Amino acid sequence: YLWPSPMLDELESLLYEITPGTTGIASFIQPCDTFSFASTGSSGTTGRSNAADWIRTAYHDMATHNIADGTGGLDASIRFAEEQARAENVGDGFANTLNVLAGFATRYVSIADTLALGTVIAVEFCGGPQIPFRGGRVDATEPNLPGVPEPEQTLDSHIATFAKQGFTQDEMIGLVACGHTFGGVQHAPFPDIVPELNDPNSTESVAHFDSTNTHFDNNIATEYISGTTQNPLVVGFNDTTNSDRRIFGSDGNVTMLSFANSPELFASRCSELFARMLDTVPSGIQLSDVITPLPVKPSNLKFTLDGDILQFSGGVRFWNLTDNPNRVALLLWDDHLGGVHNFTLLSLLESVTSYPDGVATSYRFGDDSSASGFSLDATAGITNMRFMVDGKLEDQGGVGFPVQDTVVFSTTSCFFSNNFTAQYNVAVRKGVNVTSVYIETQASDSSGHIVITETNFFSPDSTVAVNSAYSIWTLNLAGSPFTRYVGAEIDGVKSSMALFTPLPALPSCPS
Ligand code: HEM
Repeated sequence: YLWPSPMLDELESLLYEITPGTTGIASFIQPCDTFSFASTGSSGTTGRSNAADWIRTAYHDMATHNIADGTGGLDASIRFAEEQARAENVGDGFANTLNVLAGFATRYVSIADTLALGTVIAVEFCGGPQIPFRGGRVDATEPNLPGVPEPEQTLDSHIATFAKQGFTQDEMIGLVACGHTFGGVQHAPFPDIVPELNDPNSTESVAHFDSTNTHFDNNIATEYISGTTQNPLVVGFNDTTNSDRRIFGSDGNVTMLSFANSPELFASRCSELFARMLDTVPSGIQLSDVITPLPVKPSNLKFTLDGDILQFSGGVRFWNLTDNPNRVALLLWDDHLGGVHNFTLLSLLESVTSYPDGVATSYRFGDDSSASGFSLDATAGITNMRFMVDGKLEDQGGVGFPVQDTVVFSTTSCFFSNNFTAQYNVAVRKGVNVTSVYIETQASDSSGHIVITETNFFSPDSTVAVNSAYSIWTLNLAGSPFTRYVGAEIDGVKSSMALFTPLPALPSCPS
C-alpha cells in the first residue's frame, strides 16, 4: 500500500515496530508465560498465560459466524457483557484479553483488529509461524447470536458447528490442534473436567493441553499420537467432555499423525488456519491486502507556523537497510513555488528497533523540543517528500510522500488558566479550498468503541491574516487536550492531523 493511509499505517506499526520485550502488544506476552491477572502468586506460576487467553478469545469471537447468512465473525462482539455471560464463554479470559488488547484500538484501528493482532503476535512471538495479517475488521454494535462449541457436545454437533463457521472437518481438527498448542483447562470454570490441582506451578489449577503450553509447537500432536498426552479434553476422567479425543480421532488420526510427523507441516497449516479464522468476518466487510512492512515510512509529521516560518518535524523509518557505516540519507522536498530542496538525515539518527522479521532504522528531521527546528519559508511551504538513501531514491514508485501544510497549528495558540480553556489558533493556507476546520475530540462510548466529535472553528470571514500565505482561524475550547486533533475539509475531503501539542505546553494567553 502507499503511505499515507491512517488505518494501515497504524496497523503496520503495531505489527512491525516492536522492540522485543519493551514496546507494543508483544510486551504483554514476553516472556510467553506472562499472565497479567494473577490473583495470587507471580505471573509465571498461575498456569495461565495472556497468550493463550488471546488466542481463545479470537476463536470465541469468530465462532459466532454463520456462513449461510454472513452474520457474526471476528467483530469484537465478545466485548458485550451479554456474550461473556453465556455458558459457552465461561471464564474471565475474554475480559482479561479485552482489558489489554482493546487499549491498542484507536479511531482508525478497531477493537476487532486488535483481537486479530493479539493472535498473530502471540503465535509468532511464542515460537509459531508468521500469520498473514489483513486489517479492516469492523466492531459489532451489539452481541452476536451464540455459536461457540462446548466440550460435552457430540462430534456430530462439533462438525456441524465448524461447518456453520465455514470450516470442514479436516480444518476443524487442524484449528483445534493449533489453538490447543497453547493453554489448558482451568478448574474454576470447568470443575467437572479439572479437579483442584494443588500445584504450586499451576496455582489456578490449569490442566494443560500439552507439556509446552506457552510455546507453539507440535507437541499437542506428538503427545497425542504417542499416548503420553495429559490433555484434559483427551484423557479427562469424564469421557463426555473429551471433545479433543473425539475431534482428533474423527478421521482415524490421519491429520494428527501428519502433524506429529512434521513440525513444519503443523506450522504452515496453523498459519493458514489461524489466518482463515482471523479473516472470518461478517459479510460485506472488506479486509485489506496482507500488510507487509513499508520499506520507507514517514511518521509523526508536524507543522507549526511561527510568523513567516513553518517549523516542520517528523521522522522516517527504513526497513531492513543493509549495514553502511558511511550512509548518506537525504530528505528531498518540493515546495509550492516549484523549488526542490534537500536535508541530510544522518546526523539525526533516532533509534533502531528490531523485530524477529526485520530491523527498523529511524531517523528524525526537525526537532520540536528545541528551537532549532527544521524551518521552511511559510510561503514556499512543502508539498511532497522523497528520500535518498545510500544513493537510492525512495519515492513510492514516483508518487513521492505527499504532505499537506494547508492547515497547521499556530504558535499564537494559548491557554486561559482561569477557566482551563485553550484558544486554538490554526493557520489555513490561502488559495486552498478549505470549507471547514474543526477540533476532533476522541472519546470511548459505553462499549469501548472510539468515537470522534467535531467542534467547528469560526468561519473564514472572521479570520486574521498572519502573512501572505496563511490566515488564522480561532476556537476556544475547554477541557483536556490530550485526545484532540485538528481536522479540516479540504477540496471536499475530510482529513485530520495530530497537530496539537498538549495543552500545558501552550503559553498563557495575554490578559
Ligand atoms: C470443539 C471445539 C473446542 C472446544 C470444545 C474447546 C474447549 C476448550 C475448553 C473447555 C477450554 C478451557 C478454557 C478455560 O479453562 O478457560 C479451552 C481452552 C482453550 N482453547 Fe479451546 N476449544 C475448542 C476449539 C478451540 C479452537 C478452534 C481454538 C483456537 C484456534 C481454541 C483455543 C483455545 C485456547 C488457546 C485455550 C486455552 C485458554 C487458556 O489457557 O487460557 N479452542 N478450549
